[in-house]
Amino acid sequence: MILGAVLAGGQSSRFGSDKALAEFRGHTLLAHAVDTLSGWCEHVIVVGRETAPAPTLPDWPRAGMGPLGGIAAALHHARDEGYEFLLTCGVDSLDLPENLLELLTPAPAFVAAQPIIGLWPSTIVGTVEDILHAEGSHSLKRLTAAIGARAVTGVADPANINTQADLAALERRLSD
Ligand SMILES: Nc1nc2c(ncn2[C@@H]2O[C@H](COP(=O)(O)OP(=O)(O)OP(=O)(O)O)[C@@H](O)[C@H]2O)c(=O)[nH]1
Repeated sequence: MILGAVLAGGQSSRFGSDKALAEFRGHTLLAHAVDTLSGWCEHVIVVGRETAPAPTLPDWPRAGMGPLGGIAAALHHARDEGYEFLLTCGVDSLDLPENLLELLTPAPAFVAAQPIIGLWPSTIVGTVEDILHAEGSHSLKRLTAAIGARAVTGVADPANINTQADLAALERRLSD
C-alpha cells in the first residue's frame, strides 16, 4: 500500500504568488499533482496547506522546516494508517515519467534532480524525526544520506517550476 503526499508548503517567493494555485491547462498545479499521484497511490494527501482538493495535514513538528517537515507529517500518517510506503512530489511536479514507480523501486529512492520526488518506506519516520530535532540542516540531502536512499538519474528531469517563466516554458515544451 502506497500513500501519496503532495508537499505544498513553502513561500513561492520566486514565483511571486502561491504557486500551488497557479493555473495550468484549466486546473491548479496542486490539482494536477494530486491527480498525478492518484495514478499510483491508494490515497493522496496534501501537506503544508489548509485547503486542497484532497485531505490535508500540517507539517511536522511545525511549519517552516522545509519539505522535510512535510515528509515527516506524511510519514507519521502513513505509519499510523498502515501504509508501507510514501510517494512524495511537489506542486510543481507536472510531468512525472509514467514509469516513476518502477524507477523508484526498490525504496528508498528519489529523483536526483529533485529529491522531493521520492519513494520512502514508512519505517524511516524515526530517522526523519531525529534530523528535524537535531541542530543544523534539515535538508533532504541529510535524510537521503542517513537512510542510504538511491538517487535515480538518467530519467528526463521533471519540470521544476520556480518562476512564472518556468511555467510558461513548460507549457511551450508540452505543446511541441
Ligand atoms: N509541506 C511543505 N512543503 C514545502 C515546504 N517548502 C517547500 N515545499 C514544497 O516543496 C516544493 C518545492 O519547493 P520550492 O519551490 O523549492 O520552495 P518554495 O518555498 O515553494 O519556493 P521559493 O520561496 O521560491 O523557494 C513545492 O511543492 C513546495 O510547495 C515546507 O516547508 N513544507
